[in-house]
Amino acid sequence: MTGVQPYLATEQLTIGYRSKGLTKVISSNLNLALHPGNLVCLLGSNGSGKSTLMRTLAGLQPALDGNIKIGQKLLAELPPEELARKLSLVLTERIEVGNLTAREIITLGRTPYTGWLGILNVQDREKIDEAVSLTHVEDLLEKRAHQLSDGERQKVMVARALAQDTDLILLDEPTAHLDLPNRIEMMNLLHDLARTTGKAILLSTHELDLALQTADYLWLLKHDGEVSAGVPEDLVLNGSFESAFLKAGFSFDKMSGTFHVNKQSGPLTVYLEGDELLVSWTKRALKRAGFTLAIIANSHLKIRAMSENAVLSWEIEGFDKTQTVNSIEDLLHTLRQF
Ligand SMILES: Nc1ncnc2c1ncn2[C@@H]1O[C@H](COP(=O)(O)OP(=O)(O)OP(=O)(O)O)[C@@H](O)[C@H]1O
Repeated sequence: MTGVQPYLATEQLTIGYRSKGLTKVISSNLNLALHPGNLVCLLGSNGSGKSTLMRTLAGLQPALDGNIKIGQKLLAELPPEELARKLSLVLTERIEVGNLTAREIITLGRTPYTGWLGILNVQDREKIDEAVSLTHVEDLLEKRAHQLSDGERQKVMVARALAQDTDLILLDEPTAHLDLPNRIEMMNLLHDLARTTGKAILLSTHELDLALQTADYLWLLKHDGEVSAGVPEDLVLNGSFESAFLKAGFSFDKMSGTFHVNKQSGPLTVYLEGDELLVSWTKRALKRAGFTLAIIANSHLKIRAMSENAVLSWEIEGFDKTQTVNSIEDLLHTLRQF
C-alpha cells in the first residue's frame, strides 16, 4: 500500500526468544505494516510463531533485532501509558476478568485516560457508549463475566479494546472456542469496525477460510520463519497460501479456496455432468469414496445429476444398464455394486 502512513511498521524485525545465553530465532527480516482501516489476519500452522509475533508487536516481549514503529515513534521507547493510548490488545483467553460485570470490563478500557481513581468524564462515557453500540453488547452490560458465553465474552473484550480508543487493535485468536455462526459474526464485526472506525486491526487465527473471505491483508507465517504478506487473492494465486499450510494428505483447490483431503482413487472412472450444485457435492462424496473422476464422457460410468421441481435424481449409466437414484447415499451404494 503506497501513500498512506501506516499506524505500525516493522523494520528488519527479528522475533524469538533469548534465555540463558541461547537465542531462538522464530522469524527475521520482517518488514510489515498495518494501515488505517484495514483488517489483517495473521495465519500460520501450530508453532509457526503467531503468538510470538503478536506479543512482540504489542511490546510484551522484546524484539531480538530491528525496529517496530508506532506512527513515527519506536515502540521500545514509548512509555507504557503512551503505548496504552496507541495500541490495545485482546488476549481473550488469558485476561483474568474475575467477577466484574461486562460494563465494568468495558470501562477498564478507559484506564489509560482516567488514571488510578477511574473517574469518568463526559468523553470517557461517550467512548464507552460508542464501544457498546459498535459491538452490540447493550443487553450484556449488567451480566457478570462468568455469566457470559464465550462468544459474548469475546465481544465484550472487543468493546473494552474499542473503549481504549487506540488506532491499533491486536487480537490473539479471537475466534477460538466459538461456533461457526459466532466465528463468522466476530470476523464480520472486526472487518466492519476496521472500515467504520479507520482503526488498523490485526488478529491471529486458524480460520483459513474465514480469513480468506474477510481479511484485507494476510500475513502468512511459514514454519521456516518466512512471512508472505498480501491481499488474500494474490497469495492464493501465487501459491503462497497453499505452501504455508500444505501437509501430506491435503491439497488446496485454488478454484474454490478450500482444502481437500487426498484419498487414494480406485480403478473405476466416473464422469459427472448436470446440475452444477449437485455435481459439486456429488464430486466430494465420490472422491471421499475413492472413485476416480473423469473429465471425458468415455469412462466406465456416466452420472447425470438433475434437480427438477425440488426433486433430486442421479441417473447412472454404464455396464449396459441405466439406473436412477434420489440421494447421494443411494448413489454411493449403487456404485459400490459395480
Ligand atoms: N517462552 C518461550 N521460550 C522459548 N521458545 C518458545 C517460548 N514460547 C514459545 N516458544 C516457541 O516458539 C515457537 C512459536 O511459538 P508460538 O506460540 O509463537 O506459535 P503459534 O503460531 O502461536 O502456535 P499456536 O498456533 O499453536 O498457538 C514454538 O516453537 C514454541 O515452542
